[in-house]
Amino acid sequence: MPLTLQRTELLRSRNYIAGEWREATGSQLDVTDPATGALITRVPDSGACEAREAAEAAHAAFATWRKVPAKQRAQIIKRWNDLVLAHQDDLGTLVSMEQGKPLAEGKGEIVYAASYIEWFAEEATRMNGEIIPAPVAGRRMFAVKEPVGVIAAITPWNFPAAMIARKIAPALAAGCTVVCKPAEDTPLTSLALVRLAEEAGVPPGVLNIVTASRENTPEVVDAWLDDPRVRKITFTGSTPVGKHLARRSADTLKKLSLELGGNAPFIVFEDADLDAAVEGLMAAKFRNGGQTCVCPNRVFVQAKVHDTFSEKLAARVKALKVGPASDASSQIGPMINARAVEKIERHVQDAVARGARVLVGGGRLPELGPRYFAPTVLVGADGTMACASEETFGPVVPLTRFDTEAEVIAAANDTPFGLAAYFYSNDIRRVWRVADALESGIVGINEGAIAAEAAPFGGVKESGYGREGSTHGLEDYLHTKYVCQGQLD
Ligand SMILES: NC(=O)C1=CN([C@@H]2O[C@H](COP(=O)(O)OP(=O)(O)OC[C@H]3O[C@@H](n4cnc5c(N)ncnc54)[C@H](O)[C@@H]3O)[C@@H](O)[C@H]2O)C=CC1
Ligand SMILES: O=C(O)[C@H](O)CS(=O)(=O)O
Repeated sequence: MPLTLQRTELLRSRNYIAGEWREATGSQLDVTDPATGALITRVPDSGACEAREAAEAAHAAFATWRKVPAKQRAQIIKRWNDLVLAHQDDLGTLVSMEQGKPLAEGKGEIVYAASYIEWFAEEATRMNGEIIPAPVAGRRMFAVKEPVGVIAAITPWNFPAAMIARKIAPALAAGCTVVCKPAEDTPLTSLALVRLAEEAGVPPGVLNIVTASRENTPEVVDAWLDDPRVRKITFTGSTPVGKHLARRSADTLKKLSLELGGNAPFIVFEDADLDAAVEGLMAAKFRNGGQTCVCPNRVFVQAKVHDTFSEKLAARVKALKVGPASDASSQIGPMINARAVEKIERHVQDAVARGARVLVGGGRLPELGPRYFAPTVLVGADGTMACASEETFGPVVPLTRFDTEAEVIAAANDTPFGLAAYFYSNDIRRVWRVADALESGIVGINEGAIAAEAAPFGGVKESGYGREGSTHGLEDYLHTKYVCQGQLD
């Protein structure tokens, strides 16, 4: 069944700057369906000019928006949340249309995105400061929370709704204003979300969105990086780009939130509930076809249970239905672009060339289209393989056998990344030893589905810094100002 919108005007093709939907002044960027390659629509392929106009609008709006009472900001954000949920079907269809994930996942992502919007509508009214007991007489001392200012949000293609929602919502809640640049592969969901924010009453200039091709994106973002009025960069994407943003923003010392790449280990100990571990791995690995930064990239199974586990897993992976989002029974969609499929194929071929064996899948599915890759299970994987050091970002599970706890902790931590880690064990002493030893920002214990708006989401090491969601997520958009009043005795 073709993917269509009820409210067709949510399919938008213009930038939104200073409260105006503006046509492209130059070239345009094709947005295509990854399942078929068909053109969906065209959006502006913007450059430094549009970027500067957006930054100017956000800077001008900040003086007023920061003074809007927190409760009023909260009410506007809550209205935005209600509109997003009221348009769940259309927004979910847009996600699946441009990103390719199965429709059920696309619609599910809208609920997930809205959970962040609702969360920060509530957090907006709890930006309490502190009254500090003065160490000397005659003084009053306060710690006051203030908005950082103009925020630049650069977002990835894998969760086109959730990633931008969990950046815009806390920014608006804190009293900041925003310029954002969505991923070139998936701009449409972001444009629709901004339209609904406008409808909810977000004033002109407070929220601005600019679309650009991969080639022109550096021109847009560098204009914000060099602009002293932009006070913070919040980015979700690859570690190389995250490092570029950190280096380039140093000249104006911007605040940074970087949610970058991962290389999550998934460890199954011999004392684990194997059926639960299989289900946990299926949930964590095959969500969005493996295109998430927290999906298990390396799977370690203790020798005694390796063969039983791999057989159980193989049966589940074999049963996965691959297909376009227009087929409601699809569970694994196409990969986002040709580059992604080439990387996945390279990882599988490299692993096999180094001794791994394909238990399930192992290659493309040309009969479905050029962007499809079969859900794959490899056995005999090891740390010498590309899939052990690089994020595959696809539906591939490389299984590595291990003997001892010490050995697997060392292997799990042997990576520059540290975003998520998972392990299954029913030994309570082992649970706390391993949870303490794993070098990651997120640890799932006997649980594969860890994402939630109430949780502080973020990494350590080269997976970045800053936290999104939870009460910590608002802090990244605030300064703490110390106010001291004397001569009061
Ligand atoms: N942490 C996460 O959730 C994500 C991690 N990734 C990782 O990144 C790899 C590559 O995926 P991509 O989509 O290519 O990620 P990417 O990091 O290249 O793109 C993410 C965002 O950064 C922008 N960007 C790209 N180059 C830029 C530059 N020079 N200056 C400013 N902005 C720039 C893109 O336009 C997009 O909006 C994936 O295979 C995965 O390993 C990708 C997406 C999400
Ligand atoms: O970037 C991602 O892959 C997401 O952060 C994963 S999650 O937060 O949606 O789990």
